[in-house]
Amino acid sequence: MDDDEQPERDYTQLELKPDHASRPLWISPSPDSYIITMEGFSPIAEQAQDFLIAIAEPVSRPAFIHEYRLTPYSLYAAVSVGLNPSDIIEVLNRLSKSPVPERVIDFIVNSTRSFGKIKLVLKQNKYFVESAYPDILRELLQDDVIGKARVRGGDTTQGNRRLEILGSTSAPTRGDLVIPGTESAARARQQQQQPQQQNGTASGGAQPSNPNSATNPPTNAADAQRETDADLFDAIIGVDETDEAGGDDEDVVHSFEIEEAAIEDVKKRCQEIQYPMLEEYDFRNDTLNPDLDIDLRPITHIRPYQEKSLSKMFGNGRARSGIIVLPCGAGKTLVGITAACTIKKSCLVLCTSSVSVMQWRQQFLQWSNIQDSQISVFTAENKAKFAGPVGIVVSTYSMVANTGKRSHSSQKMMNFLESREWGFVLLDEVHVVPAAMFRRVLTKIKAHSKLGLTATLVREDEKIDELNFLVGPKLYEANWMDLAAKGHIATVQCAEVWCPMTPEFYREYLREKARKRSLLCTMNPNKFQACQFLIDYHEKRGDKIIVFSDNVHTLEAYSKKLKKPFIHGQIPQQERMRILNHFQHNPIVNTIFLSKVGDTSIDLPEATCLIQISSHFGSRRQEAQRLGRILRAKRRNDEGFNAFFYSLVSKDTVEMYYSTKRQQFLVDQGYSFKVITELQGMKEMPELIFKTREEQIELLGSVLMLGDDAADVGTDLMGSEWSDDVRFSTNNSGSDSKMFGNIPKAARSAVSLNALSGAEHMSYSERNRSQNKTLSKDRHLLFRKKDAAKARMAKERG
Ligand SMILES: Nc1ncnc2c1ncn2[C@@H]1O[C@H](COP(=O)(O)OP(=O)(O)OP(=O)(O)O)[C@@H](O)[C@H]1O
Repeated sequence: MDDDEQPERDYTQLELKPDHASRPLWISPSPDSYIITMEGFSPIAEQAQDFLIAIAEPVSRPAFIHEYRLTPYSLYAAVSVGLNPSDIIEVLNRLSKSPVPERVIDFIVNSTRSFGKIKLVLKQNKYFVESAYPDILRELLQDDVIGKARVRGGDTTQGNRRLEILGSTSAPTRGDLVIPGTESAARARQQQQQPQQQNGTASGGAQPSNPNSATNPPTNAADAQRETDADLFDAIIGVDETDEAGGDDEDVVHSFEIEEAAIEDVKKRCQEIQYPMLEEYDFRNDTLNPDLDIDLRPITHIRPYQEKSLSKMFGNGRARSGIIVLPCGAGKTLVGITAACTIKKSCLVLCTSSVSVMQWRQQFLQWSNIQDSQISVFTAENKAKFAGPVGIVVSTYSMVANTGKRSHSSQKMMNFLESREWGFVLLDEVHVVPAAMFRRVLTKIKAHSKLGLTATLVREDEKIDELNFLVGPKLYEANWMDLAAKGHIATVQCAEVWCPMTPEFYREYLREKARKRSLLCTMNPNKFQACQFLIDYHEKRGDKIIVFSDNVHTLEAYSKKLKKPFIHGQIPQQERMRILNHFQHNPIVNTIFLSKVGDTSIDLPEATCLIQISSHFGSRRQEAQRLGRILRAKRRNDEGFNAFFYSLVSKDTVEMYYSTKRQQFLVDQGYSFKVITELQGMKEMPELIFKTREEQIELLGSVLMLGDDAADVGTDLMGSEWSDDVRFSTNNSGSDSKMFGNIPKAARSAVSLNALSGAEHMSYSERNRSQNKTLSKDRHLLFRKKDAAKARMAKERG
């Protein structure tokens, strides 16, 4: 939710339609806001949500009230997936409780006026800007950036070719496109077998299957009502599509060629002057690039949301470039593989690490009938080409984007990648790749279509917009809560456990600099104890637990003290596999400690509980990716099953600020973080570690003796050598209260551990800050001596 918009929201003056109660949308009346609020409890919420996802950016989607925002980008994406402005306005009006304000209509019309009119097309290794509107091409050529990029003599005009304007049903073969692995594919097979019995779906095989369609007869009045609503909704878009198909008479397309090196500048410029270019690939009519014999295995069935996301990509019979956003663990890999099986041309898959490269290759072999020799990998260790004229290469962004000197074999492989046209480029974890690296990749590789996959389209450096012209618009974004409710991902209970600092640790915390401060927070004896208690509690419940720590020193200290295995960047691959194997199959190994090497690319469906003891500043993406490790829990469909995600936070420290910031993305997806202020029974736990003051002081001594580099968190990346998230200043000259002033509001409620599983409720009280300050006065003798020694040394150094 946007704080800036809050005060202006006065809906009392809205002129409501007589039947407003049955309509789910509120359109903000404030003059410069394009916020739409949806009642998640409406009987037609599902359809309304599908529509809103197509036209607007989701801002926040908790259980009952969802918030979306119309932006030029979201409208660009809407136009790209085939909606036209009048459809958008009409459906919006139909779903809204009050008439759509004129300013919103103007915004939609103005933002989309020039959308969908020009395309970037790759033909025989040359790039063309194509349009059915010669005036627009003339206008573009008058632009400095675009005009300069034109290749003289490359202009063409093609007659008798029907240009598929967005929203039209003019693609002659549209109805033929069937995405493999879908219900539609099965239906198409059935229709072939019984042509006279079936009518088929109105909008072709690539359209999402409607759960309320005629194939599922309604069982009661509520279902019948829902079906009527759904039909009504479908009818609006359907009618308009037919209308437009009749009126679409653009038969001639004109184009001019542009230099390959200037593509990005041209795309960016077109975006700036409100003519965003569509990138579509008419792969079935591409006779120049050979077909790849690839299909999904007959046992592979893609899930409804996977089908829906793909229908946005292939909705008009061509492959549109863009981004699909699905929650962690929801099966993005299979979406990518299905897209490759639909396009059936040479395919390049780019991932963030060599571990992911091997996983992608293995998944291709598992889900599709691709031959082993047709899929090769390009990593530091392997540089093989596929056999034959067409195939798949899986590599990393850094291998392809590398600008340094290459080995002979690597250069040979690069020449191979650069010399050919790729039908399809799959971009995994698309949000983490720095724009500069993307640029290098996309200028080297000539691709007809691109699909970016991600779970978290957020970056702390706000560079997400660049993906719009580098890859394409967001085509689909799934709702995490919906997928959890349907059992595709696990339901998770999230909690923040507040661990008070011991007085000695807090005193040092107040005196030390930022780096040491973070170590004091993570090594806080009360956090150690909370971690021990939670591991014990969950192991007894039969859970498998992953403890995450970004800080490697902390990771080792905890795991050694608690006698559990650990994995970080320095642990050899073989040892890692051995530990992961034990975790999966050995009933004695129920807890492992993982550094950030486990944030992504580790598929452990056995894990049901996560405990986070230290994290990388305020990264919302990392928090979501970590949660993703348990969303794929095998046991997610067991009755009443919950996975657990705990963040251990040292109370009254900077960790609380970062924790709130990290949670924001998940809160916007509808997760609520409960606050546990006391773990009942912890202090009475037998063999509780760091129980005595002496033990705690000894621990403190060892932390203070550590060098500042022990506090580093950024050096443990394996394979992915960048970190996109901005580090928020931890400068300790600013007080914590200054930082707390900026905390985004997250949904928090206080509970005990039992209450988290629905048992009871507990309130909490916060210790006030002035009380904390008094603690700093009375320092332990040991540290007074250490301070005196430090001061002496500083004086000597002058
Ligand atoms: N249609 C399907 N049928 C059966 N299993 C599926 C299907 N889709 C996905 N899965 C399984 O779900 C799990 C998660 O899939 P995958 O690893 O592709 O998720 P992801 O979205 O890439 O996650 P992350 O973002 O965390 O990397 C895998 O074990 C995969 O085999």
